[in-house]
Amino acid sequence: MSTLANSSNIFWHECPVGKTERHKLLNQKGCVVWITGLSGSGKSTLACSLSRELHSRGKLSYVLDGDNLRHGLNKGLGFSAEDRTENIRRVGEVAKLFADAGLICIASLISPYGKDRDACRAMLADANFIEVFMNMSLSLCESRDAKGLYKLARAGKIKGFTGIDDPYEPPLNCEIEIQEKDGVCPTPSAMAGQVVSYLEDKGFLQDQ
Ligand SMILES: Nc1ncnc2c1ncn2[C@@H]1O[C@H](COP(=O)(O)OS(=O)(=O)O)[C@@H](OP(=O)(O)O)[C@H]1O
Ligand SMILES: Nc1ncnc2c1ncn2[C@@H]1O[C@H](COP(=O)(O)OP(=O)(O)O)[C@@H](O)[C@H]1O
Repeated sequence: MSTLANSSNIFWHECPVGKTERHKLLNQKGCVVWITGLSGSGKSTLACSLSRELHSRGKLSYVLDGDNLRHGLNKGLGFSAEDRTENIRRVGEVAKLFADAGLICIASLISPYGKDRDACRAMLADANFIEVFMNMSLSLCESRDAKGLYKLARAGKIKGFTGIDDPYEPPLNCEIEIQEKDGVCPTPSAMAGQVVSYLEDKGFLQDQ
């Protein structure tokens, strides 16, 4: 019998301490803030600024950053469509656990494919998945080139780089869009403020 067949003999074990109790303890509601956008669009900057702002308000959050997770949980995954799908799936599952724990989980990954993001959305109650689109032009992202990767991609030294020779599918159904105006991007604290306002309006920053 294969290992896969054995995996059907597993059962869900319910724990007596539930989500509502955790929410009460933390005075907040768990959710996933999923930040998607091109490399250099400001995903990590927003994630950190948002986490800092929430912390200063006494709210517990945790950042799952694509780049960082590729050093551990997702070590060994590359950038083929299949590997990106598996990367997003794993982070979606981890983010779901953090949200269930009562945290405001901030996931920042390029997550270029709509179907992969939608699969993560489907793991949670719809309202608990807040998709934030960093709607920055390729030219702005490329001009930043903080890690020199666009330069390498343009020179053909990195193949399959998102936005250059690999696709990015903009969200069709995002909750929040962060946009540049006339080539100018909002400050990190203004971007974080936009997300905090949304979380506040939707009642995530209190337990009921
Ligand atoms: N081919 C290619 N395409 C895109 N990005 C690349 C590539 N190779 C390396 N990098 C670096 O990996 C970071 C993106 O990792 P993610 O896990 O967020 O990517 S994905 O969601 O699986 O598409 C990305 O980080 P960010 O710049 O923070 O987005 C890059 O630093
Ligand atoms: N709102 C912003 N205003 C000014 N510079 C920014 C802003 N957001 C990001 N940056 C800068 O752009 C570069 C890329 O940002 P980063 O957050 O690393 O993007 P990503 O995580 O999407 O790759 C960094 O040097 C960062 O300091």
